[in-house]
Amino acid sequence: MIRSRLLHPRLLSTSPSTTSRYRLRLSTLAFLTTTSVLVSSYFLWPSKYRGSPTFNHQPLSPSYFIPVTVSENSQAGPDLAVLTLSIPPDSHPLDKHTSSLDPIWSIFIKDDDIQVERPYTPLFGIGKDGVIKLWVKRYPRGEVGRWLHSKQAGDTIEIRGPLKTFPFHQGKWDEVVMISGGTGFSPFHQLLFRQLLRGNVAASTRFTLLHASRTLAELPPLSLLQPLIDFAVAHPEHLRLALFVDGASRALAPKSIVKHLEAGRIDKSSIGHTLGIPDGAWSWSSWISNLWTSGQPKIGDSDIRKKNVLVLVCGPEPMVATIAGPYGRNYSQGKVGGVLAELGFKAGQVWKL
Ligand SMILES: Cc1cc2nc3c(=O)[nH]c(=O)nc-3n(C[C@H](O)[C@H](O)[C@H](O)COP(=O)(O)OP(=O)(O)OC[C@H]3O[C@@H](n4cnc5c(N)ncnc54)[C@H](O)[C@@H]3O)c2cc1C
Repeated sequence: MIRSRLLHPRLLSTSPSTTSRYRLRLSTLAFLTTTSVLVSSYFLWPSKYRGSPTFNHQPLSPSYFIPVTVSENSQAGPDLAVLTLSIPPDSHPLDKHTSSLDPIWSIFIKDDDIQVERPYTPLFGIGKDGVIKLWVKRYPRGEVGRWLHSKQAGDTIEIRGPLKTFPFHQGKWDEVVMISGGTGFSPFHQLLFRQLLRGNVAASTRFTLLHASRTLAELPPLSLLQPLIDFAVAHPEHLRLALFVDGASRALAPKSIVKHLEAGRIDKSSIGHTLGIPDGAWSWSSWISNLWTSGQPKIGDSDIRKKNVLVLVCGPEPMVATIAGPYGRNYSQGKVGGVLAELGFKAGQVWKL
């Protein structure tokens, strides 16, 4: 019965053009079936890592992995480590002056055990000697963080990059505000190190860093913080720095950071206070002072929100959502929300890393 139904059209079709059209359709169908089987098996068949390949003796590149040596793994807080990676001389980037190495960029590290890759941010960019330093957090069930913490001096891992996290253009902004939590500090350290500490800053730009860690021990290592603190003290017109620690006791904090330490989290009032944004509360004294100063330059003239300002936010997702509003679909920027929206910052002024 089935057979006769399948054969039926064929028996009826007598003209040659109908036969060739039928053959064409059949071969198209066969081609599409084969292609879709091949494509789906490529994605679904359980097999080895199918991402970028690995090449030895090739320059660092975003499109393939190169092997590098872990030259040091030192503990830098609870569940925190600073990893030093050495890129072999024949894999040093070919053009060190390329804009791809301008801040802010990251690298992908491949976990060989489970064949996945995760991005990490070189704290200083890449040194002349091909050295990269990373500040890496280990989460209790986090795969790559735990794997990286287990690496010892002499081990080999695979990296690819640089991949741009945010294209910073020198001289484009008058005010650059950075708000970070945990290892979200790393991209801002890279930016400040390359721009400020190496003297590349435009005279008109002022940076402000508000960083939060859960405990004093989880603050970025002092070796990273101290040069920033020293710079902020010497050049307050170029760098303001505020460190926030939940329930921090100043008595236990290292002496050099006490002046910059606040107890608690980064919130609306601490951002407003650090950036000199008036809280908008009405009072008789401000009303009288406004009357008195009418006709003279207003406080709004120095209002950071009316300047050429960029606010960068980087940290755990709940923190980013609270400060700047949640990410959109597929980690797109989404709307400016949270505390920054309440403070009057607009789209185009805020970027979630
Ligand atoms: C551009 C970019 C740069 C980055 N740079 C750094 C860096 O310099 N140093 C660094 O340590 N990390 C950095 N990260 C984060 C890093 O890529 C990984 O997401 C992180 O290390 C967790 O990966 P994992 O494989 O260890 O954990 P996963 O296996 O992905 O996650 C396992 C568990 O850990 C939890 N978890 C994962 N990430 C977080 C988080 N951020 N906060 C709270 N819980 C979390 C998950 O909820 C889950 O329960 C960066 C991320 C991006 C996008």
